Amino acid sequence: MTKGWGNASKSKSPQAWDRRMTVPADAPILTADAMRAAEAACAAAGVSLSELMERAGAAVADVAWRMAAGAPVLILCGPGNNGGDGYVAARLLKARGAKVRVAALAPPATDLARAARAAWDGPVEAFAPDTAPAPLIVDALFGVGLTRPLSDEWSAMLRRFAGRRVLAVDVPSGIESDGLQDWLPPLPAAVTLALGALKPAHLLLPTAPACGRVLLAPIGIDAERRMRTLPPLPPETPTADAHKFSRGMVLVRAGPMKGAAGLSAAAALRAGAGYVVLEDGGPAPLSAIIAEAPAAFRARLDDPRVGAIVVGPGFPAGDALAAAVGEVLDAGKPLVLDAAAIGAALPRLGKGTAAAILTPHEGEFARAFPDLRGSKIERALAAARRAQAVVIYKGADTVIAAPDGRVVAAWPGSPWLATAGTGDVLAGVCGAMLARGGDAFDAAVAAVGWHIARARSIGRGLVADDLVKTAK
Ligand SMILES: NC(=O)C1=CN([C@@H]2O[C@H](COP(=O)(O)OP(=O)(O)OC[C@H]3O[C@@H](n4cnc5c(N)ncnc54)[C@H](OP(=O)(O)O)[C@@H]3O)[C@@H](O)[C@H]2O)[C@@H](O)CC1
Ligand SMILES: [K+]
Repeated sequence: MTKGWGNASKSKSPQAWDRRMTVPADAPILTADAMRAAEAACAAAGVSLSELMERAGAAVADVAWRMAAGAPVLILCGPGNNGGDGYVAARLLKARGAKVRVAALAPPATDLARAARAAWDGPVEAFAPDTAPAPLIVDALFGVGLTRPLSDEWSAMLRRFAGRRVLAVDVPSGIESDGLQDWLPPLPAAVTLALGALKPAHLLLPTAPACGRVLLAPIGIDAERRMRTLPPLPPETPTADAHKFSRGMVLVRAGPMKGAAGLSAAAALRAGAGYVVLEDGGPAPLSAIIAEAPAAFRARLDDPRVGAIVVGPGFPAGDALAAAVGEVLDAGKPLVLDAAAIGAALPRLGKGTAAAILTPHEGEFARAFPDLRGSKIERALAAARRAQAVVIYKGADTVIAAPDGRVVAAWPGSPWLATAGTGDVLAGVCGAMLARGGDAFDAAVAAVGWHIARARSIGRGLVADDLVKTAK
């Protein structure tokens, strides 16, 4: 029933996997409203809401059983259906022979939660400041129905359990699930069991780390897949008849800081482009990069074999950048626009220009789209629609958005990517993926996946050059 458990149950030390932050790959993400719509569609298709709650509670019981490993469990139940899931889990855990206590914050307030409470035949304690803890705490207080921050009193009651192993039902209580608020939960979870779909808050800062390891219980909801987590990297073997131009030709326009463009060019080669030309390069990290003087490079802009042009790395705002961006836009080739090139290109994007991927980090995004509000997912989507381009809104919680509404959230990336030059590498990888032809959003998703996978494989001590220096 539960996806994403992976090797956790095989781990010898529970503490070891408690610290891992992972999310299931290619999993659907739904807002609270979309969740309610999916729930209603289920009901219309003949699956009752009590059946959905039974499935949710069974998934909670299944994970809690494994996490408790025979130790006593305390289930904290809230007034809504999140609490209802808790009562169902309590009943099923008890039937399996687990030692379970239930503590309620308030009486059940929905028909479903009342029915789940009635079916639990054990005692219900009042959740109070002196409630005794247990080795495993199941947090079923509030889920997607949370409408305001938790009171100080309840927060303090939850904080008393800090350091215990915590399984959060759907979201850790206190988190606003759409990622619109930065409310942090008083009791972070080791494991969060997302019901039906992941929620934006599982994947966005500052809330994502408090969710710990996120698992998905599908529970039979037909969740649309417009928004999802990062899919696994597709296999990358070139076709048997490949030649350097068929694998994609990438041009990288250099600015005054030549090392940055060199990194982009090397990254494009390493990510599979067959032929990479760097304008006016300084010392390039790989000798397979074709370095050309500006006049020869400009002549390349009309070459029909060019699959993508990268501009922006190491190129601060100014007249020279504006001219360079103008030239590459005129060339009509797919583009990767990074850093100040984003703002320089924005007025012309979407007006008959070719496909583009924009790769802003937080500061660049704020400069290019200062008026956008909402969650990081909503802002990325609004930017993509406005620019009529794919946006990779970078950060530890990178979000990729397309003008047609597709979104991929790439949490958790690799913290080792938080170092100079990794953004230049990503721009080059985007160039390689875009130069293969095909959909720009898919290219951006593949580039982010490549970047993260490469960083994870290097890990400790990573510098940007390591991402491009060797094939392994
Ligand atoms: N969708 C699905 O498919 C399925 C959903 N399922 C489950 O249902 C969960 C959603 O349930 P839900 O909508 O009943 O909301 P929930 O999170 O329990 O809380 C609502 C209650 O809390 C109250 N309240 C809110 N904030 C508060 C605060 N700060 N402090 C105090 N009170 C506060 C609020 O009261 P009010 O705001 O009206 O005053 C209301 O009484 C979902 O996360 C999942 O676990 C599964 O069972 C099966 C399939
Ligand atoms: K919860």
